[in-house]
Amino acid sequence: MDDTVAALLDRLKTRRNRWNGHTLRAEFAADPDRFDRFSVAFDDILFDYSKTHVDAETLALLVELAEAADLIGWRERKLSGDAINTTERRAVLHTALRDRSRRAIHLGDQDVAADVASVLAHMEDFTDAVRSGGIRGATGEAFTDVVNIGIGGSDLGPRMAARALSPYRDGGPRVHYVANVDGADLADTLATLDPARTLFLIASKTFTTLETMTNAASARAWIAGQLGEAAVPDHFAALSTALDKVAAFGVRADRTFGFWDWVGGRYSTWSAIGLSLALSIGFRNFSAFLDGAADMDEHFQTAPLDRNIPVLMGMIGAWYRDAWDYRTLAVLPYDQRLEHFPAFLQQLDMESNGKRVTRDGVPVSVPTGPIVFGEPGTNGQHAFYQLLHQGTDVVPCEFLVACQPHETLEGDHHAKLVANCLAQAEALMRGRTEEEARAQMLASGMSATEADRLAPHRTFPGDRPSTMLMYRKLDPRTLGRLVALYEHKVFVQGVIWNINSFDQYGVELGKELASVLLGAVAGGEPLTASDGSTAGLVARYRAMRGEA
Ligand SMILES: O=P(O)(O)OC[C@H]1O[C@H](O)[C@H](O)[C@@H](O)[C@@H]1O
Repeated sequence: MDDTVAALLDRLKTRRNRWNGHTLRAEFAADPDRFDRFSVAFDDILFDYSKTHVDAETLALLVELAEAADLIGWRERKLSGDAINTTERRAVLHTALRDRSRRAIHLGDQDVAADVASVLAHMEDFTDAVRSGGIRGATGEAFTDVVNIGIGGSDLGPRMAARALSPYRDGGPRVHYVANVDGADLADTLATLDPARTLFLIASKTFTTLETMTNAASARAWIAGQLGEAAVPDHFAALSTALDKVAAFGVRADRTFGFWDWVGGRYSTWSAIGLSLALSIGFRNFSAFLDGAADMDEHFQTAPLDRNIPVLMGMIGAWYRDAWDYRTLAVLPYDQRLEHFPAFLQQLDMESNGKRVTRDGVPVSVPTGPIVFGEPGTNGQHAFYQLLHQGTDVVPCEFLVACQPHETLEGDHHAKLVANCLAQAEALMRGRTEEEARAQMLASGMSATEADRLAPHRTFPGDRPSTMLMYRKLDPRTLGRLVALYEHKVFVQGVIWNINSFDQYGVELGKELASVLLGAVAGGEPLTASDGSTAGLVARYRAMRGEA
């Protein structure tokens, strides 16, 4: 880490001392303008960070830190197609997938904008034809169901977005997502489907992933078994960078949608990997989703650092991770259709920034990515919020909430949802002192002895930070903005920590060992290099199956 960056991180750690014996609650009481000073709006999205331990001086230090880490330079190098994924020697150009200005980028012989436009045009034609019944299954029936077979980045993004944007389906096919190699995933999905009306999309950047290839082979066998081998080409499409492997599987060229090695798996929803989403909501809505991301790219590119939402989110996260040593991050969408958003963000954030060496391969000197988890509110309130309010670890929280629902139900669902969201953020910040807890119990008629006994249990330490993203409505454009916002946030943090956010070697060791173990698990081959525990478990497994 650069000396200036390290010195700034030290200054931020010292700055934290300002909060010893001082609280956000006191800060709000002393400063009626705190909300205005520490919130920023970008069109329909408001980012409120006034309930974090940021003040003017800290903000200035965070901006200085971003500048010292050369965030502006890295942002430009990324957009220009420099190979900033240094370990894999690849460019990181997912922004080009949604760049309506078609900024000219050439990688060797490749005209990136032209290639993107060509695949998008193919996706549009295919989407329109499937949705209108112009493209049908082998028996002449229109497709009513689409099954995306993929995992990780080839699953989480489109799965999250299709669920988030389900009100925009407008007669489009139902979409299903099968990821797990556990046969339960595919079998349970197939049980609901009519093969004659089902289209499978095999989504895999590499077209080698064990789970996806296993599920694809079984789905292929299912179609061949139900409709005959000749029906297979009519019921499969593929989304991949590995066109030769797609052809070998038997998918027709006109059903193959390509992308490129400069699109990371967890950044690929905007590419051909988004085809299931486009089929679900139609191409016009898919385009609005891309446009929303482009809006956020422009904001990230042009807004001053102290008014730049992804920069602020990234810097505040780094401040809590490094100066406060907070190890986790809860993402709490008060928006049921964002139920897959935390899982999507787990891959985006933890696969990107769960790194222990710098770009130069030396151990990092500060903690990097947090453990991300979350659930939609209000559900989580009835499960793990106890720990958020009274546990011994402080968990910074990111709330998300829409101002307008899609539903027009009787009753006040949305007002209750929003009231709960705001109340949780307020409760985390405000807390309740022991005296307040005792006074409340006495006021309710409780005896002094009982109030004394319960007061410690009913005390909330408070001063627990959260941010709020409040947006007009979860429509395609806004979802595009939100997803791109988080992508940039993760990028900002990677720059601060001087790590490569774009590789994922950490997923490989387990995959390698699984392939070694498969022979022993499935076929009783001798285990040569396993530890005693693993060998014992394999033996037990085989014994339980009567195969020992
Ligand atoms: O799209 P695929 O090549 O099938 O890869 C699917 C996923 O598997 C890998 O293990 C990586 O960890 C993910 O980043 C990737 O998204």
